[in-house]
Amino acid sequence: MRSLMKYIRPFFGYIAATLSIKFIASIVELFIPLILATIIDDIVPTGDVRAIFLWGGMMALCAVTALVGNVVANRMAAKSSGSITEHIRHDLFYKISFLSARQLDQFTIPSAVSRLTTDTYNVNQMLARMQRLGVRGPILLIGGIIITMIMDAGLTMILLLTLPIIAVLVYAVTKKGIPLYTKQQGVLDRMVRVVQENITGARVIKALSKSSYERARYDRVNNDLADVEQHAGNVMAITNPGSTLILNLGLTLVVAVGAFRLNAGLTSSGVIIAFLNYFTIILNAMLGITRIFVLCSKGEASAKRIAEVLRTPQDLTVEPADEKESEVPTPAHIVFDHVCFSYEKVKANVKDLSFSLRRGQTLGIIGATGSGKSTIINLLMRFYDVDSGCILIDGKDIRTIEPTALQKKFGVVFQNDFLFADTIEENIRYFRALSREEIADAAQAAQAQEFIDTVGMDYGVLARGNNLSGGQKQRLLIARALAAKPEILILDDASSALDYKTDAVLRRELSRRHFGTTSIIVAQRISSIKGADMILVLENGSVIGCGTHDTLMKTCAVYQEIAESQMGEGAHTDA
Ligand SMILES: Nc1ncnc2c1ncn2[C@@H]1O[C@H](COP(=O)(O)OP(=O)(O)OP(=O)(O)O)[C@@H](O)[C@H]1O
Repeated sequence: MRSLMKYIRPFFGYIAATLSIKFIASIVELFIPLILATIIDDIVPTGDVRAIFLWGGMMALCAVTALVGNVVANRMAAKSSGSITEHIRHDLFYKISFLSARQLDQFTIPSAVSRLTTDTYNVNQMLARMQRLGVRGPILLIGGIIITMIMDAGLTMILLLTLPIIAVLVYAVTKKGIPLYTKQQGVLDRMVRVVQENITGARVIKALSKSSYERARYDRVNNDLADVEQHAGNVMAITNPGSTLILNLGLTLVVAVGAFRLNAGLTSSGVIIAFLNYFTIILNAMLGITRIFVLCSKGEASAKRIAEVLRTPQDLTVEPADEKESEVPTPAHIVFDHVCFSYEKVKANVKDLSFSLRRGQTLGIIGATGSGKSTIINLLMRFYDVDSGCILIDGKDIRTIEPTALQKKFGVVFQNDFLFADTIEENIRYFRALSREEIADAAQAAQAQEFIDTVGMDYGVLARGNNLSGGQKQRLLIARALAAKPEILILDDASSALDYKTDAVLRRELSRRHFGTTSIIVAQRISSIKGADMILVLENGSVIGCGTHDTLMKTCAVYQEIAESQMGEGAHTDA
């Protein structure tokens, strides 16, 4: 909770006002049974109707004041806790969006999602409840005890004996509850992951007839969640009934002793009625306080999970230019200089990679699945930092370039890239200040114009482009990458769904319209990279061949084999 204090501090004044209103409303509420006792014992016996109305009016006024005060304070509590949570969610979202890919791999995306949703909700509930009951509970509890003590100390002692037992019970249960709620959040993360995978992979699951397997997987995590929820619920469930039982036993004792004292003329019926009211108030206050403890257990566990992300130091910092900047001016646009990298620091995923590309040149990358093609893109875009060696753009180490300036250089289509539930036009524009002409131009270059002409730019694309064919999706994604006229164009397996003819026209259009753009094309098809200025052939993270298509056909047996298997004799003709 201390870690979230910086979010609460700006609202101290507002929260103080809320608590003051709660304080006044609770004090006023405390007087209602006392007035009732006075009416029964002192006013009614006089038969003075005017006095009865006057005291009755006072009682009603106290009730209305307490009601209005409580409603206003509850609204204020909802407002401040809502605003505090909004700020926490804002910072958490920003922090998550700035986490490096490696850090996100560690937290996992489902966990990031549940920290942003369930955990912030738990913190919200804790803050709201603490304001609603944090003052009201203790005031009603302590105030009730003081008043009953003044009215009849003997009877109050019976009640007081029960309270330490309840306090010990609440403390013990809460101490056990916090780790259980942390565990519950962990299982919830797993549940989010399974649901996410099921929804995004719905078609694959059906196609592979794995629906029953997935249902069983979901049932398992659902059962785990139910178990841990039940366990936490079982532990926490002792508090309310336990407190109620202890208090009710005390209350029964009070009624019995009260009856004797009434018969003996030691107390009045008004006092007994007021006592019963106060005991109900005290009981509710005590239960309210235990409820705060339960919510605080959850909120505290969630606050810790949120703070864990917020405290995570920035992984990919911008380093001072003079330390890394190349001292020799270079005509090269992109340079990989002896780059080594491993995701898990166990086995190298890219080994001693070096190449250099001039502005406007095209690099093709080919290799077996898992050979490290996308990893090169991940490193160039600085999703991960290299372990050794360096990557330069225009002679500058990418670690010295501001992330936004670096990202602006790229137009990129990733494998299985994302389309949003919006119009075709907005999917290409993607919140950038681009004119309709620029969008149409990009669509034309991406060979998407023909299909867009048939449906219109305002056609509503479904989330993930589910109402488009694979080829149509790829064309829109390529148009999106081209629209801002990037300095570096990256197409990671981006034309695999295009027919050979469209792929060829696309490549021709790219070299014609985007003449100065340096392109990196990751492909499985030789035809997509055949015309590239340089082709890298990868195997297990190492370059086993480098050169033009013609050179590789002579020097790299693996490349030759792939080319011949895909193109037959055509592999030997000029690009
Ligand atoms: N986030 C990650 N964490 C750990 N290992 C990873 C991660 N991403 C990729 N890898 C591993 O790194 C290796 C290279 O992966 P990469 O995605 O670069 O392959 P690729 O050549 O692009 O494959 P494909 O053609 O199938 O897309 C693989 O062994 C893969 O398992």
